[in-house]
Amino acid sequence: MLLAIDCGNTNTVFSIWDGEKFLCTLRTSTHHARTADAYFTWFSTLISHYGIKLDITDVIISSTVPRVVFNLRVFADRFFGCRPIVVGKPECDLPVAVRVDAGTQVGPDRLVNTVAGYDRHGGDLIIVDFGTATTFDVVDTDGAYIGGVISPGVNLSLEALHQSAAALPHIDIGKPQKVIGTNTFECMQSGVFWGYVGLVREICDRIKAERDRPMKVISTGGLAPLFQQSEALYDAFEEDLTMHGLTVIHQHNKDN
Ligand SMILES: Nc1ncnc2c1ncn2[C@@H]1O[C@H](COP(=O)(O)OP(=O)(O)O)[C@@H](O)[C@H]1O
Ligand SMILES: CC(C)(COP(=O)(O)O)[C@@H](O)C(=O)NCCC(=O)O
Ligand SMILES: [K+]
Repeated sequence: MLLAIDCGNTNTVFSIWDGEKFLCTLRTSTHHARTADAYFTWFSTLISHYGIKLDITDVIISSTVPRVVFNLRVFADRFFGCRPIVVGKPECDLPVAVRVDAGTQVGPDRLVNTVAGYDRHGGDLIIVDFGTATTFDVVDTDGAYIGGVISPGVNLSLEALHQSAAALPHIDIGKPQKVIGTNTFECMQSGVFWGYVGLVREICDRIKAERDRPMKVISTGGLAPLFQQSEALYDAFEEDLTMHGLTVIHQHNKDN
């Protein structure tokens, strides 16, 4: 069975793929100092809680945080006796092309999303991922990653207001009923929520205009459903998009 690990700047997600379906999805905070032994203690406890047999033969990792990869490699080697495929490393072949400026580093999560989106929908896509940052990945007709947009994440924007302004509290995002807030909480939620609706709409419209063709918009990430409500910002929301991409890349590397 395949263990797919998607490490973002905030959360690290582990999923077990049996070749047909994901048996479980486990989430922990991303922390570069977490050791291989600590990963295993946490992982094996949850696996036995869900009654899953520990039968991992392959591991694939995508990490936006380079420092965590070392301990994840040790984890794969020590407990499953395998050498993981790490997306973005030369030994990992991608089933799609990457057409960006020479020497630039593309976040591996964005490459994985591109592969997943192309596998499920074909080309001409915009993939919006609501993570620590909100990224827009543009997928060409032939499935190539051709660049995109990086915006501050929803929670990052709220946290920045709180950190930089003495009178602004820490608040959680939600959908406000109206735009004009009548207290600090409502004003902050309105600014970030409706600001984000505008941001997503404007960026997608401009990408489509720049490309001069219709494009399908796919969203993923924990906060994507909140922004879908009645706003019709995207054509589809796919919670497991990044994990699906990891299984496709793994299969591609096994086959080649
Ligand atoms: N279902 C959810 N509801 C509310 N907040 C969420 C949800 N899922 C994730 N978040 C928050 O959204 C932000 C991005 O999370 P995540 O998608 O895991 O980011 P990353 O992939 O960058 O680690 C984090 O601040 C996280 O706490
Ligand atoms: C833009 C990102 C920080 C998003 O990371 P995430 O929100 O998933 O943690 C990550 O994809 C990254 O570090 N990218 C490198 C630069 C680039 O993709 O162009
Ligand atoms: K992400």
